[in-house]
Amino acid sequence: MRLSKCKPKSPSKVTLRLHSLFLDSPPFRRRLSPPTASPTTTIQHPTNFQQTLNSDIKPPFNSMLTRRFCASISYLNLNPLLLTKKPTNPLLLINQFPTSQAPKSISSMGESRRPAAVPIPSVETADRNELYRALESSVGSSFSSEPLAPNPRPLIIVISGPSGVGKDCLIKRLREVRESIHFVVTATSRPMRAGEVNGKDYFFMSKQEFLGMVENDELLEYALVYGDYKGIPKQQIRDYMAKGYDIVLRVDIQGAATLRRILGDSAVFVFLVAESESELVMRLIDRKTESKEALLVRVATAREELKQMKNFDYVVVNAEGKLESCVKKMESIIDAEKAKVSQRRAMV
Ligand SMILES: Nc1ncnc2c1ncn2[C@@H]1O[C@H](COP(=O)(O)OP(=O)(O)OP(=O)(O)O)[C@@H](O)[C@H]1O
Repeated sequence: MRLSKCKPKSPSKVTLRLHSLFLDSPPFRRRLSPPTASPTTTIQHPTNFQQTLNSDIKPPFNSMLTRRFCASISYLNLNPLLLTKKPTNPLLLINQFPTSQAPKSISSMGESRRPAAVPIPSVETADRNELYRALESSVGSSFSSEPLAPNPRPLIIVISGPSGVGKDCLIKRLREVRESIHFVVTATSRPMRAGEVNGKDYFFMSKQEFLGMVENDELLEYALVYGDYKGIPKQQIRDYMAKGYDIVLRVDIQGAATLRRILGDSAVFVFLVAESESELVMRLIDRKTESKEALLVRVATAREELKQMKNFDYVVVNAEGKLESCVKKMESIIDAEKAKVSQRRAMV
């Protein structure tokens, strides 16, 4: 009968103990034993008995419950039961014995009902393959060669940091050492400069075309920078993620804040810093790309930007002359992210 038809003495909760399990269909008529432990589970009564067993009884028993089997089960606060499941019937059928006849455990069932146990050979003397097969037959199913770890998902990595800290240098090197990275080419309404290549440095377009992309929601994020629009095309990210690439986005601190609002925790946010403020200023001076006014703006802005570090997932130091170790740190972050049990699921 079904569990719902049983009459437990306890009004609502029933504790079950699984003593041992049998495959009950020839040619597999054998005992799956010995159990490593006697799993016990408490269920509400009446309840979906199979669901409770499948979720509460731990491997190796739970995988066996999908097969046709007999199990010796006792209600700790009721009376012992014999369980049978037919492969075509999703419901577990429970035969309730009168208490006087009920088996307390498998040992109290007649010897004639007990299928032959599979002997596991001695680990000292047995052949490796023999032992493997015996273990396989004892747990009741073949050992799978499928990978145990899930396939890592492509990442979206947002790299940001104060001006002159070395973002471009880091990304350039990272792309050299790691082929599976796609650096997103930004769309811009700025006119192309001499030496620049369309599709490599930027996707150059008119203001009208750019605003058309905004209208059609084709940009993940965009900003007006010194009178020119710059934005991140969504389709490019989708295309490369579909091919398994990790996506690297290089944005200023404000852009990172916007992306955090859009992507939340689905992307990895890395804050790049120099080892000290004075080193950062020296690096900007040495680059010789800024006027003295622009230099002043950049160093003042950098001070403010450093306060935003707390909104990032990782901070990476790009110390003077140590670009390689900075690249290695970035690689470690990517590797660690890919080894996470619960991986980020970036969607754009
Ligand atoms: N580890 C390092 N040691 C010494 N110099 C470095 C290091 N990393 C980068 N640089 C130098 O610092 C300068 C700034 O680097 P880069 O242009 O990559 O910075 P950035 O963060 O992209 O700047 P911006 O945001 O202004 O574009 C460059 O001259 C670069 O060669």
